[in-house]
Amino acid sequence: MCGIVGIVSTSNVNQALYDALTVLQHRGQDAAGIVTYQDDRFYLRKDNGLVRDVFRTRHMRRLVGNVGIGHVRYPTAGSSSSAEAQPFYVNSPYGITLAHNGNLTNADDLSRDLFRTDLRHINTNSDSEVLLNVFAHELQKLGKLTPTKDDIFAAVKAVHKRCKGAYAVIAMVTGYGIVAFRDPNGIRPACYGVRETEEGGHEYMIASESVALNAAGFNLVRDIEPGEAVYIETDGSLYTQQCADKPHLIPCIFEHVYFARPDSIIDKVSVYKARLRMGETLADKVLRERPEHDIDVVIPIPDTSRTSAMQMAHRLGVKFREGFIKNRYIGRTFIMPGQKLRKKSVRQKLNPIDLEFRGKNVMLVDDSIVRGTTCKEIVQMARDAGARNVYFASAAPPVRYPNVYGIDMPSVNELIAHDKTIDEICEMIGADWLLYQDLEDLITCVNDVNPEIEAWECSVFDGKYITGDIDSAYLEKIEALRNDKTKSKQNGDDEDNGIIDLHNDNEND
Ligand SMILES: O=P(O)(O)OC[C@H]1O[C@H](OP(=O)(O)OP(=O)(O)O)[C@H](O)[C@@H]1O
Ligand SMILES: NC(=O)CC[C@H](N)C(=O)O
Ligand SMILES: [Mg+2]
Repeated sequence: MCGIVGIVSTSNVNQALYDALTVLQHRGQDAAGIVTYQDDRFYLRKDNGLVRDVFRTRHMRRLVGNVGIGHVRYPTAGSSSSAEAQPFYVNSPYGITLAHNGNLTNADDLSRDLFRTDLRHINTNSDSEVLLNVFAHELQKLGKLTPTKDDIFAAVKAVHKRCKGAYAVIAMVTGYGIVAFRDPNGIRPACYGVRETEEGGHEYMIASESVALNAAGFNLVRDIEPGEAVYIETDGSLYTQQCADKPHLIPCIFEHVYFARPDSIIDKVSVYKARLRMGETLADKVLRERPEHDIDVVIPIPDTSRTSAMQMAHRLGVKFREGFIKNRYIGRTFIMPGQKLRKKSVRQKLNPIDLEFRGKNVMLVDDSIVRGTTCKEIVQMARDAGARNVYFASAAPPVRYPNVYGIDMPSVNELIAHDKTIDEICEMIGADWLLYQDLEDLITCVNDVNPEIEAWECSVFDGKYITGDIDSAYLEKIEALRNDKTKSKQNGDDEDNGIIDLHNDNEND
C-alpha cells in the first residue's frame, strides 16, 4: 500500500506535502518522494527511506512551487530500488510526474504494447512507470499544445480502457495542473479537500486518506468516485468527470482491517468505527464458541488491533490491558521487506509487561494473521511472561489467498493459513485456542458504517478477484517473481551493483 498526495495552492506546497507524507507514512516505509513545479521547471527529490530521512532542509528549500505531488512507497511490483521510488517522470508530452497506489495486473502486456506500438521505453520493473507512460501516450495522441480539461479526461478514459487492476493516481501535468483518478472499482482509496485562502480563494488537496487533509488544515470534500477524475488547474479551478464506462464501488476491505489509520474516513466509512464493530463481532464469536469462557484479560498486539481489542473486552465484560509495550521508533513490521527483518523486528518492537500475564488466561487480539510472524513470536512471549493459557483472536478471517491489488502478499506459500485448518494453525502458533472473525461478520462490520457499499474486495479471504483477469498462471508468475527469496536476492543485487539514477539492475543475469 502506498500513500499519495497532491496540492494546488497559492503559496509554496513543500511543507504541506512533507507533513501529509509523514501522516501517510504508515502506508509505505520503503521510499518517499516529492515533486513541485515552478516557472517551467520540476523540482524532484526521492529516495529510499522514511519521509524524515529522505527530505533534509537542503532538499526542502529547493522544492519550490505552489503545485506538487508526493508519494510514500511500499513496493508491490519491481524491486525496492531507489530508482523505483515515486513520483515517476516522463518528459513528453508537457512533462508529467505521477504517484500511484495500487498494482496493475496487466503491466507486462502494457509494457510490451508501449514499446512495440507506442514506441515508448520503460526503464524499470515498476508498474507505476507503465501507468505513467500509458497516460502520457494517450495525452500525446491528442496532439494539443495546450491540453484542455476535456483532453485530460479523455486520457484518463483511455487509461481505464487499457489498464487493469488497482490504481489510485495523482499526476502533475507541467504548467497546467494535477489530475487524480481511481480505478473503475475504486479498490484503492483517494479523496480530496479544500482550504480557503485569506483572500477568499480556494486551495485543494488530494490524498489517499482523509487524515492527511486534516493534518494540513484542509476540509474533506468527498472521496473520488471509482472511475472518476478530478482535475485542478494551477489557478485553482476544479473540474470532475466520470471517466469509466461501468464504475462500481468495490473497495479493499483490508484497508479497514489493517492499512488505514483509524482516524481516516474512507468511502464514508470511519475506519475507527469499523474496527470497534470488528471487536464486537469477535466478542460475539467468543460467546458463541465458548459461552463459559475463562478469559481473564484481553490484550491487544499494538498498534493496529487496539481499537477492536478494546471493544471486544468491553463487550465480553473482561479487563482490557496493554500487556505489550511498543517501541515507538520501530515501524510497521508487516510492510518491511524480507522475512528475516520482519521476524527480528517483532521482538524489537514489542515487549511484555509480565504482571499482566503471570498466572492468567490471556486473550491476545491482532487485526489479522498473515504470515504468522507476529503471532508465533507473541504467543511465545506471553508464555515466557508466565501466562497460564494463551488464546489468540484475529479481527480478520484467515488470509488464504495472494493479493494482486497493491498489498505485497504475492506468495500463497508464505501465508500461514493457505492450506491449513484453524486447529493446525493454532498448533503452529502454539496457542491454546485460536479464533478468527467470520468473513460475513467482517463485511457486516464495514457495511454497518456505510450500508451503501454493495460489495467489497475481499480476495485475500475468499480468493475472488473482482477484475476478472486473474488466473492460476498469473498467480504462479507473481509468486515466482515476488516471493521473499527472490526479492531478497534482487535487493541484495541492487546493493552490490549500486543503483544509479536510471534504473539498471541485473536480476536476469
Ligand atoms: O501475521 P503477520 O505476517 O505477522 O502479519 C500481521 C501483523 O502485521 C501487522 O502489524 P505491523 O507491525 O505491520 O503494524 P501495526 O503496528 O500497525 O500493528 C498486523 O497488524 C499484524 O500484527
Ligand atoms: N503499494 C503500492 O501501492 C505500490 C505501488 C506500485 N505498484 C509500486 O510497487 O511501487
Ligand atoms: Mg500489528
